Amino acid sequence: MDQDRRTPGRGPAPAVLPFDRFRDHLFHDPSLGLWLDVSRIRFGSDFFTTMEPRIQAALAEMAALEGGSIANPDEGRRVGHYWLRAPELAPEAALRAAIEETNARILSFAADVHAARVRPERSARFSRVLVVGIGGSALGPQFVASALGTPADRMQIHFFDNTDPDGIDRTLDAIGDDLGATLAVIISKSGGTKETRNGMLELEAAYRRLGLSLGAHAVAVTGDGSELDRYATKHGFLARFPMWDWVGGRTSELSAVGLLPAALQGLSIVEMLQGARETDEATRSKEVPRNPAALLALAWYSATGGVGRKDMVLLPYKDRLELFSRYLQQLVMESLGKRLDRQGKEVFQGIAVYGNKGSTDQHAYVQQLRDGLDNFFVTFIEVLRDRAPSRGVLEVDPGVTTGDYLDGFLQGTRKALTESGRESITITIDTVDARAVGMLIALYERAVGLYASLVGINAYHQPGVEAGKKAAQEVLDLQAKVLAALGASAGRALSLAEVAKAAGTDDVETVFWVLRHLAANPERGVAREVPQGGSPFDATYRLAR
Ligand SMILES: O=P(O)(O)OC[C@H]1O[C@H](O)[C@H](O)[C@@H](O)[C@@H]1O
Repeated sequence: MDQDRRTPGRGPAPAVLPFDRFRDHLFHDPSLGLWLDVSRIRFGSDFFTTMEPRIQAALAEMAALEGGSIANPDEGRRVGHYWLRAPELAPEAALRAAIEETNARILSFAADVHAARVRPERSARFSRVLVVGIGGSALGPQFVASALGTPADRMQIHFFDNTDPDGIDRTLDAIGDDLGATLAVIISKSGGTKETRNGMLELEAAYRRLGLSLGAHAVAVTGDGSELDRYATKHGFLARFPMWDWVGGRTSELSAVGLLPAALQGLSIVEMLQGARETDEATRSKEVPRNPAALLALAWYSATGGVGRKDMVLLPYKDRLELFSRYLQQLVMESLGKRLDRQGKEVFQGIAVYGNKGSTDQHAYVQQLRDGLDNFFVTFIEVLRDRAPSRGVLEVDPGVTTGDYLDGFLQGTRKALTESGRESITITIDTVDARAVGMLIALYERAVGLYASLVGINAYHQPGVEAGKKAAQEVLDLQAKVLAALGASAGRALSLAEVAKAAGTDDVETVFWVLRHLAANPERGVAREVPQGGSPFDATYRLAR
């Protein structure tokens, strides 16, 4: 039997879709400036009726979550990112006051920095921002900076989003002589993430080389009392902004995590919050055809069978939205990628997300989308406004502009995919501005939450990410023993097996990896010698200093 026919309300692949289907399913909200077309997902005519009780249950769960229920029971936490843009909805007056006070403080701090009332140790004013963070503490600010940033911004922004020393050096080189005029924004909800801590220590060393202190150039965004919070207090950071336990990292862009960097850049955080707030209002609707987040969640359900059978390929035809798919990778995959459902049954859920931008990606992998494995659905994002009107019109062919080409390529690819039976969704927005960015973030936050309810999983925890961190710590602990073993050998070269034995481990493979890495970095002082004609496993190692 055709796999698609096993999914409730699943329709056949029509060769040519009638205009009526497009017209009947097209969502449009003129005040939001949002269109959503799900007509090229192959749901059958009874799909929405069949799913109605389940989507109503999902909407009811979402209403309870917004009302302050413990929506993340595993961590015993409430889920409050919707309150960030509607503080009056916060279940307690103290929470509302905390949100309002923080947003006001972000604006006044940014104004003080811009007016040089808050100044660096030696330079006249701060001219650059360096965000140090990872995951939810970097992806949102990176997406927003790339969507809205211009060379005319109040401050240019840079990122340390990894513990890659070469990446850190490259960013410091880009900042160059301006490091003394750079404001570091260290972001970590938990305050204990090693990549972020390492980036901060590298930065501290870089300031020190200039005779400057990190504290006089840094602010922290973190949970109250965290390791980072204590460090910031001890080292006299310029300011500290809160990160609350009821805001998840992947839904934190509209908290201080995203608002502070954006405000420092000079972007309109008020408009971003407004776009999200209005989208939240629209996506609370119980009328599914009027609710774009419910339509999206149901379209995903139809396309993936509710079991992640298909990947989500994001194709915004707009350079400014190129990082949206990277941002959504965390939001969607960390929220939906779960082994267990809420009853504890093994389900191995998830939807894989990838994509960059059109038409660029048409010249990379669209060949496979059109002709190869049918294991995906595309989400096109169309932006109606081509460019700032002040830039004028250039015809590259008679009556045709570069923007017409971009739109033509989007429509052409959408059509070509339909012809080969591939499914797609299209989101259309007017323009990429702060309001639209807030809208897109809020739209996907809610769609992910509703989809998680439809498939019965907790979208707000991430039990799987700890395993890799723990295993990494074990490698570093073993490395210390390896170095101690080499140090104790009094300059005598040791074989791999001898090092492992002296380090007290049977895990020879990890010892091999550790030694290979150390020996490749001469400044670490581990010399490696491979005998003539021998294999890498015959190498011996000793401390070279
Ligand atoms: O903000 P932090 O506490 O430093 O966390 C950064 C990231 O770390 C973990 O890997 C989590 O899975 C992410 O959800 C989080 O965004």
